[in-house]
Amino acid sequence: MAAPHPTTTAAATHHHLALQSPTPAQHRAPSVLRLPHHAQQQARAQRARISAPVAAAAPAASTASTDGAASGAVTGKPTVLVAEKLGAAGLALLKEFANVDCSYGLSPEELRAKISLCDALIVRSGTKVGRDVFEASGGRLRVVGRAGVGIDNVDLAAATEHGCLVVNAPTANTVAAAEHGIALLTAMARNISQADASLKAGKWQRNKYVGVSLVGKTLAILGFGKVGSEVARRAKGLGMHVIAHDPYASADRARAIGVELVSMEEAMQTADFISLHMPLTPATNKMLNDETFAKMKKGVRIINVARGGVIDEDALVRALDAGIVAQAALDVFTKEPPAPDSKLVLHENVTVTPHLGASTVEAQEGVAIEIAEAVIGALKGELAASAVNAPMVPAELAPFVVLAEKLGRLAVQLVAGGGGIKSVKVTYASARAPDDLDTRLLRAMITKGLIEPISSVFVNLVNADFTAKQRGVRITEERILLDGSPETPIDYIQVQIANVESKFPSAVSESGEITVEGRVKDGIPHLTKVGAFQVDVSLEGSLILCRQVDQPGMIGSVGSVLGEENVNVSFMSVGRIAPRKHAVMAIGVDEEPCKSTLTKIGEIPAIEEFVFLKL
Ligand SMILES: NC(=O)C1=CN([C@@H]2O[C@H](COP(=O)(O)OP(=O)(O)OC[C@H]3O[C@@H](n4cnc5c(N)ncnc54)[C@H](O)[C@@H]3O)[C@@H](O)[C@H]2O)C=CC1
Ligand SMILES: O=C(O)C(=O)COP(=O)(O)O
Repeated sequence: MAAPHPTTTAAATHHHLALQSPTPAQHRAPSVLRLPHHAQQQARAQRARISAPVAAAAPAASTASTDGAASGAVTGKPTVLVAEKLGAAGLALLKEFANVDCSYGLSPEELRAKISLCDALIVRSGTKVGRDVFEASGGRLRVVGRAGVGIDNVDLAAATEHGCLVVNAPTANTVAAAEHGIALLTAMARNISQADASLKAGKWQRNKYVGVSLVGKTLAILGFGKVGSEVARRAKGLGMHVIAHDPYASADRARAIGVELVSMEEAMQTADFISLHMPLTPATNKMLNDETFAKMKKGVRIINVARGGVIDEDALVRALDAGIVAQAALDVFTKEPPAPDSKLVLHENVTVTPHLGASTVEAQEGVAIEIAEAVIGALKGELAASAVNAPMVPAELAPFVVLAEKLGRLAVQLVAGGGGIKSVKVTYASARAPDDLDTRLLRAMITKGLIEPISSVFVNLVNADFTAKQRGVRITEERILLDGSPETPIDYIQVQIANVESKFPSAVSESGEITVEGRVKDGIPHLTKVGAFQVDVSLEGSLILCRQVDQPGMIGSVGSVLGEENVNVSFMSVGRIAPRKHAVMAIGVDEEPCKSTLTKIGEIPAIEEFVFLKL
């Protein structure tokens, strides 16, 4: 009664790293990152920074109304809910892969009602994806795609707790946002919108709408990221003197564009124009407030195409009324749409647009394609380049990810009773400098291996740390810095579980922890140490560990029991401390032996302990 081993293979096409889909909880298989050899080499050569995979959605039968399918639900395909208008090219890509439900303008109640039927959700800035949405999804929602940059409308903590990956489209609307910033800057300086409204109202007010020149004026850019840098380039083209404040930007990058990085104080004191380009975070919330306005040069002009929340809007109205701020040009508001009687919007010195920064034909097509590819990739289990709430890792770590999960899975199965784990130590031996080795993905996969066999929780990269913490498992990491070439990211990984008994006492090291250690050889993970015993078995299929008296004929005895039961042995390795004393034999098997076969192995006289482990 040989049962198939639980590992299934995800085909990896091109050089994509594919993570196999977890099937529904009751017959869940372990996630395995599979990488064909040629792909490993390419991946190594590429050293592309790509983000960690998230377990793919299990496409369940869809009952949502879809326009991707000819007649409603299509079984077997994932369902993607597109909740805000998305460019046609992106929709076409999505429809090739999924049932696509385009439902724009849903109320929060309608969104909550639909979401439990969806594997992925795509939004722009107009949909709030709060904790209530993740809770209402009942665990089905695996990916939220933000078709744009700012993810302040998505509750990332709730997404992470629910194991849901959040991806965005970080590049396709950069130029559109920068161009809109420049459009607002110039329109504000020359009173374009006010003069336009005046003329349309039948007035001819040439003296009222005298503007200010830009050439030679100082523009301070707050937030020197993608959009900020593009605004800087364009403003320099207009002859402005551009400075920037960004605590995280590199001075070299700024210098290359001819921009000087300055302190916030200096930016406030010297700028004639201030343009905002930072994300909305707790740290940037109301960054411009009464105190900062008081430090600004009288008559300063402010442009905001970032997020409304970075300005205290009441303070801005006060600063406008006091003449500290001469004019403001705003594309974004704390509450969108703002109240019709908003003093700020109606202020005569304020120019407004309804969050149009990303709204060009070109940007919307680009964003739609960018997000469709990211969501499809994530649903397939590929590594998503724009994951917001999962660790970023180099592709070269892919085989170590497989090793990490398998070591976790082995270690936990060696614990007697299968529970009560409190303290796990992971050691990475590497010639890489610690800064050059991001282990978050590895830690997540070890956690997945440790927790999934003993619980009903589904662990993925997104929720691993949270799940470990919630279960009271403390995972500490240690580095051993080796001499040698840093070409290989890791020499070996060791996983130790402290303060537990083992059902295979030989797995307990001299210092008292269950210890397993592994390496990657030719792209394949190997188990290389159990307790104090050196072994060498490729971690594929399942594993039998036996402790025996080291004597001739042992391999034959165990091999023939397995052979009689038609269990195929893929490899054997014997590790011993000294000849003719005790040895540990590791036997890889393709099929799971039945109980009677395992009993027969246990009855071989020289076998002192043994354990069967699923990988
Ligand atoms: N109005 C619109 O339609 C659009 C708005 N945006 C918004 O523009 C903003 C920037 O987008 P990107 O340039 O793509 O992002 P980015 O991530 O490339 O740049 C943001 C920069 O802000 C910096 N920053 C963070 N905290 C800061 C602080 N306290 N002070 C100064 N700088 C700080 C970061 O170091 C980073 O360099 C985001 O808020 C985004 O949502 C982006 C596209 C369209
Ligand atoms: O990308 C961003 O951050 C934006 O603000 C664009 O928002 P939108 O997609 O136009 O709702």
